[in-house]
Amino acid sequence: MHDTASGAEAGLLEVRGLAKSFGGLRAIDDCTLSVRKGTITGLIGPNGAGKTTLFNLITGFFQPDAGAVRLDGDDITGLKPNAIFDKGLCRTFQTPREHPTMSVLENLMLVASNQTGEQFWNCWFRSGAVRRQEEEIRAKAMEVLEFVDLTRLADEYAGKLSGGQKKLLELARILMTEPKIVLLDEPGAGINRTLMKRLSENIETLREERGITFLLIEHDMDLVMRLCDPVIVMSEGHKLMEGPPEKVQNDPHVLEAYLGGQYAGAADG
Ligand SMILES: Nc1ncnc2c1ncn2[C@@H]1O[C@H](COP(=O)(O)OP(=O)(O)OP(=O)(O)O)[C@@H](O)[C@H]1O
Repeated sequence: MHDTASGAEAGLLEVRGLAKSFGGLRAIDDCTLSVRKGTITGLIGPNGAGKTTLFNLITGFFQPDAGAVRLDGDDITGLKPNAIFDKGLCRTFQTPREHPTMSVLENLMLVASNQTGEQFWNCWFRSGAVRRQEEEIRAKAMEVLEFVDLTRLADEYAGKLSGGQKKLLELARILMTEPKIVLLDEPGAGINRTLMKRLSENIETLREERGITFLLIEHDMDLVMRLCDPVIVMSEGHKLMEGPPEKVQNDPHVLEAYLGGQYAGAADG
């Protein structure tokens, strides 16, 4: 299969010949793909195609057996997750990872304080400069909460939020930094239509107004069709095809990959 994107310019994110096995299973197998700057690129494929493993490799949570990942021309292969995050490649997880016993606001402030290396939470003496910086971080956190419409929950324990609100909080935490590209792992899973609409509007606004690029894994085809262009289809650990959503949706090879996956799943189960 061929890449339908023009492909002439280098992508913001470039994956080349990536491989990762678990025991005898090749979860990622010679995977090459590219995410162009300023796009909301969808990553779809049947269960077990390797999408989450690919995210884990790109973001440094897994080490690849072979291949390379480049961000904006920089080789980031094998760097630790924090180093990759600091370079502007951020992610969310299928299951949100909030700090449940901290407030929503504190969850956001913690991201910024981790980045500046300040020990806000166990400082005995706070200089004026540190205090001013904390105030700036608080103001930024409130601005971000306003953007994702969680202001009224600023003082609520993060653990008490609904599944959908936790997804918005994950996005908010990322917005405390200056990301170049955001990887979203199933942002639509388990959230109601209203929150889903808000989340997709937020993603579009961030792309348009802040120039943030997105790569998102999603099983909800309505969301993919509405939000993503191009769409990359993964199957058996590598890219099967790439194209505009309507083309991908009607491609017989894509249908075959999904049906094949379902048959294999039925045989396993
Ligand atoms: N840590 C691991 N140890 C062993 N096998 C793993 C591990 N992580 C993933 N796998 C296997 O690698 C393959 C790819 O899994 P992965 O979760 O990346 O697929 P996926 O496309 O994200 O699937 P889904 O859509 O169901 O989330 C699967 O066969 C899975 O069982």
